[in-house]
Amino acid sequence: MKNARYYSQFAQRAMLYEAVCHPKPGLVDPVNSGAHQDMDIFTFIDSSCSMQKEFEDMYLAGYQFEGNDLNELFDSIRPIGLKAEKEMMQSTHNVNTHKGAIFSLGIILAGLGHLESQKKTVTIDSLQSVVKAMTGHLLDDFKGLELKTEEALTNGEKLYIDYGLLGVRGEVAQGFPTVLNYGLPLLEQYGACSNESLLNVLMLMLYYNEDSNLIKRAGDIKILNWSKTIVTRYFEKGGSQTEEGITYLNELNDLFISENLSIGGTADLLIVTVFIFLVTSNQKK
Ligand SMILES: CC(C)(COP(=O)(O)OP(=O)(O)OC[C@H]1O[C@@H](n2cnc3c(N)ncnc32)[C@H](O[C@H]2O[C@H](COP(=O)(O)OP(=O)(O)OP(=O)(O)O)[C@@H](O)[C@H]2O)[C@@H]1O)[C@@H](O)C(=O)NCCC(=O)NCCS
Ligand SMILES: Nc1ncnc2[nH]cnc12
Repeated sequence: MKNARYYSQFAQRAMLYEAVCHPKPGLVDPVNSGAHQDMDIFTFIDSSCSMQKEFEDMYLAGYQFEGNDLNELFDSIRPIGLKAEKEMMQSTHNVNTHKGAIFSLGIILAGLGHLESQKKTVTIDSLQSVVKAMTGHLLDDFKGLELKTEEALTNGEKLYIDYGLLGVRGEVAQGFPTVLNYGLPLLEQYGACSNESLLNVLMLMLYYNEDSNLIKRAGDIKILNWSKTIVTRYFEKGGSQTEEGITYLNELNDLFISENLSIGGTADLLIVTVFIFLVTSNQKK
């Protein structure tokens, strides 16, 4: 049997792999902080190392779950997720580095624990099924938002009210379509995590993702059309395998900094992609 530590260290590695990847438009990397003046690479190292205990607890919650309705498993891990968010915020002096990543990784870890306890093989399909079964009522989060004050609403909730966007909850409740249909197949083609492969996976997912961080920073949902055009141009230039592609990423980083734009939600999806890749590619070992 694989154990909680075995899986949680993949989660930590996935967060660190994403953080060190360079150059990323608007995001923190080891060379600069992108459009995030309040964080740097050390903030990301601290954050990535702050929530190991909660990740293990989420896996164990899944492993020990004995009910039939997996929505109850999800409900049982929400307090652990909140504790992980608290640990993260303490480690970063109150900057949000990994909120979306904690949410997604936590749910997958609980799902992995459940699959292991049921002696089910961990595959992309079994993982997607268990995540969907756990999060069947996740979108109920959006019910009753009108009762919240403006200040109490999260950015994701505001975007749901204004545009019907589902944000990170939609990605999870639909079983990670952006990750499993686009990010992971591309990473599997490369067969390994490298700076080159991860940059291309990030940019490909940017094309498909409705990144609530990007929309908030731009203050305009039309930014999603623009993000598609920059991804297309990036791959036309040959992506991370060409000097032209890398030069373009550096130019985009400058532009994102000057316009205060970021793709934090897509960075979180890169973390999820790397995590699932590490889990599934190490299954047979
Ligand atoms: C469900 C929750 C995660 C809350 O979600 P909600 O959407 O309501 O709240 P947000 O505060 O908007 O956070 C969502 C985070 O998810 C990331 N994200 C955004 N879009 C997507 C997407 N399409 N797919 C996947 N992930 C996405 C995003 O994270 C990145 O953005 C960070 C910075 O964002 P922000 O704090 O807004 O800050 P800045 O613009 O940089 O700052 P300012 O300039 O404004 O100061 C970045 O670092 C990335 O991490 C969003 O942040 C949830 O909180 C919840 O329910 N939690 C309870 C715990 C729980 O239930 N857990 C379940 C078990 S683990
Ligand atoms: N490298 C990064 N920079 C900014 N926000 C992020 N969220 C996740 N990874 C990030």
